[in-house]
Amino acid sequence: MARRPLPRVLTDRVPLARVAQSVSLLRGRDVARSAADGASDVFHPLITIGRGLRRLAVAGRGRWAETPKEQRGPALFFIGACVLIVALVPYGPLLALIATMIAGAWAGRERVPVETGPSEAETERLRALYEALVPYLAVEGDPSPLYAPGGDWTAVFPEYAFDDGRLARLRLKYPPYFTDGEDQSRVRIEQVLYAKAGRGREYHFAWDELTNQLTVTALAALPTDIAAQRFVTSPGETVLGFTDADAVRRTLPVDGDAGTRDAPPVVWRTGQRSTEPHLLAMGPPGAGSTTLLRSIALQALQHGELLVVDGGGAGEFGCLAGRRGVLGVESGLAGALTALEWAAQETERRLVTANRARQAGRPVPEDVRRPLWILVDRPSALTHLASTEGRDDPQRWLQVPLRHGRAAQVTVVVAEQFENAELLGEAVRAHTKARVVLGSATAEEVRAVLGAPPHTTPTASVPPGRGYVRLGTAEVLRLQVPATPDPLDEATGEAHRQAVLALLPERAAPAGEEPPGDASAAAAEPVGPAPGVSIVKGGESRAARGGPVEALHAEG
Ligand SMILES: Nc1ncnc2c1ncn2[C@@H]1O[C@H](COP(=O)(O)OP(=O)(O)OP(=O)(O)O)[C@@H](O)[C@H]1O
Repeated sequence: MARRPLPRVLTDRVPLARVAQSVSLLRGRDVARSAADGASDVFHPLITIGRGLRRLAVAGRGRWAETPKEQRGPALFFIGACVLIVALVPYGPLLALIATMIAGAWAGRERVPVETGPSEAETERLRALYEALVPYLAVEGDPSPLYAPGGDWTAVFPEYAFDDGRLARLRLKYPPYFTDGEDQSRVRIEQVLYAKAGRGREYHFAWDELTNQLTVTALAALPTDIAAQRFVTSPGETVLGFTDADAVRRTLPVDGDAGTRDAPPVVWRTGQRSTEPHLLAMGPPGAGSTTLLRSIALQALQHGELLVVDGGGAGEFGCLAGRRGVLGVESGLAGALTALEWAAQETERRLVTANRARQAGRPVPEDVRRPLWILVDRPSALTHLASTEGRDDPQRWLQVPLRHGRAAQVTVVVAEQFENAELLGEAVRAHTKARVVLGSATAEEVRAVLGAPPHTTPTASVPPGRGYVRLGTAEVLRLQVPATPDPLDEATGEAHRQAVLALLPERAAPAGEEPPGDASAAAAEPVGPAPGVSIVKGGESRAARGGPVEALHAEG
């Protein structure tokens, strides 16, 4: 069999020798490099100390040159005295040597240069921001304008911070003639800053009219891990949700994904001393207003009684039906009308009873002091139904609880969708001073509901239950409602289901019996008579119990 020739590279002697030569050359270089590395490791402390001593010597020479001639004599004398002392003290020279080495090592350490000032990209960003503000903050004829095309941005941005190249904080000065008291002027500036600072983040705008400065701060998203639980509050306090730590002065211990922590709550106070005794929540469909009502209901049942009118009619309050303290859960028009009519009369009865007790010098009876909550979800659906059937608008019966509920410990909470806002009754609009907007909403929508625009820009993604709240004339706050899903909904996770079930009061009716006012019952069923409460018709009750006019005069 013929042998195959070896490859040329293996037979050719000259290239082989060259390969061997280059291999030994490479190995030699490696050895030299590792020896140099080893030497530099060994001598590194000495090099550092040497560098330090040199720096100290240079610094000493500089100080000596700066010392005035007449002070050099005393300085020399002082140094000489020190040297003498060191020489006379036991181990003095040795200690002095060690101290010198330490000082040399400290002075000779490698210092990482600290980067100061913004990077090139950040400078460009700040300059672009400045130029974008010029048309809004420059006025012709200003002798020393803060803002001018091509002007000095460093003079108007005294403080700024970036994280990952994105603006995290900016303080800017604006001219005194800028109309910072007008919402429209502010909104224009906020929109420019939001567009230029980088969309996709929430920014908070703090206007300081006294010093003509605006501080823009990027906000972290509100945590969404707080679910329904027993909050540590006093009677008359309801946690609507949680907000920014610097927006409220209080914190509550809450259980979240990472264990127990303190979170800043938005606490709504109801009852006789409340300045905003009723609440209206609005938002687009699916924003979480039913969940807010459910969360309020679970807290209200701790100290009071509850009547629920579910205009949506999807049975989302079914878990409350038949529970102790729940007077009824109505979703049909007939049932809602009966229940709300009863609520109006109950408000009147409470006013009369409380008034009589006060006039007689007796304490107000317990059944009048016990808070009564009327939760109405999507009343517009029932209003619409009533108008097509030619019946009474159920919202009509909300007037008395809304007008006089505060004195009678009656609180009304209404949730409605934006698109049906015009179907809300006048009394609901006028008497609900605590306001919540949930879901994605424009600044105009937020302003229309809360009476003031939010001080933050819209979020890129709005989780359910996220929105804004305003209690009376207070500041608009960001809000995240605790997750309180319907435990009867199959889509609800087990942990949340258990959390809600644990907060429900025990059933009022014996097991197996259909509880009164069950949402799953026929729509036209009237509200079930609650323990100790009977539903009476308007005329009779007024005649029998003193009448609303007398009661209102007495209260007023
Ligand atoms: N605060 C929240 N945390 C977590 N999930 C929430 C929260 N609020 C609402 N959700 C979820 O969002 C969905 C819609 O909520 P919900 O039914 O309360 O909204 P809605 O505004 O009442 O809508 P609709 O009017 O269509 O019923 C539900 O799946 C609910 O579990």
